[in-house]
Amino acid sequence: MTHHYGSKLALDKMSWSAPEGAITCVLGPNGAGKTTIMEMAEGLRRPESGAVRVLDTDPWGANAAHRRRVGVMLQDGGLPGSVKPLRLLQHIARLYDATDQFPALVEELGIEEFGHTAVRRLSGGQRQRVALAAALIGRPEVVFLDEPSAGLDPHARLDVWDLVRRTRDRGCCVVVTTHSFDEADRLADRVIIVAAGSVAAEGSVAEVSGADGLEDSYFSLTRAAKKSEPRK
Ligand SMILES: Nc1ncnc2c1ncn2[C@@H]1O[C@H](COP(=O)(O)OP(=O)(O)OP(=O)(O)O)[C@@H](O)[C@H]1O
Repeated sequence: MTHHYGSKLALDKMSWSAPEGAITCVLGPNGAGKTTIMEMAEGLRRPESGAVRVLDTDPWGANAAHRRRVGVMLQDGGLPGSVKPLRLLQHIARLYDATDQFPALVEELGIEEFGHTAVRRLSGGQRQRVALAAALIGRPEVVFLDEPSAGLDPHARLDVWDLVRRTRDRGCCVVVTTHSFDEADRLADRVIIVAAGSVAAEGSVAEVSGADGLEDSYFSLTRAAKKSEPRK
């Protein structure tokens, strides 16, 4: 896909795929195009040229039947501030006809302890957990998670990783954007490094890491892309 914002080239023929039953981690510097491409895959933004397919469907204008198969956790949560987490998750579970899954998710993510506090009064990490639960209700076949463990304490991060792995193990296609090498190393089956609107590397963690490790490989790939800027 290619996409401009005004004269700014945000995506420069970016192309990648994410298989089912695997966790694909997308890494890249600020401004590399990660959010733009996620929004396109979620059906929130339409590419200027090129095509995106999720479950063989163009997400732009996709119907309710498609959307219920896809879970989304946005970076800023996208949660209503005045609602209490348990009420919100109950509401979403009813929309998906999935009230049976709701107690397990609440327990796994430790939401009960702050379940009756309005979302706007929660800490960043607590909000992340509610947003993740909301994305996973309804057992989606594909989930897009934008920095799911950002701001979480170490225990909560492990719980989130376990839950993400279990989601993969039931066959889901999981796409995670992250700035954490640790997260990518521990979670990813596949890694995609994006830089300056293009894919700089794609493959298994071992393939992308090479002999130098993921962090070094990331720095050399993203530095090379930075040198070839400015782009129009
Ligand atoms: N609505 C917009 N209007 C103008 N420029 C935009 C807009 N959204 C994104 N951009 C620009 O497009 C480029 C890609 O942005 P994008 O948000 O996709 O990057 P990102 O990889 O998600 O960054 P981050 O890691 O900071 O979340 C950046 O240069 C950004 O400034």
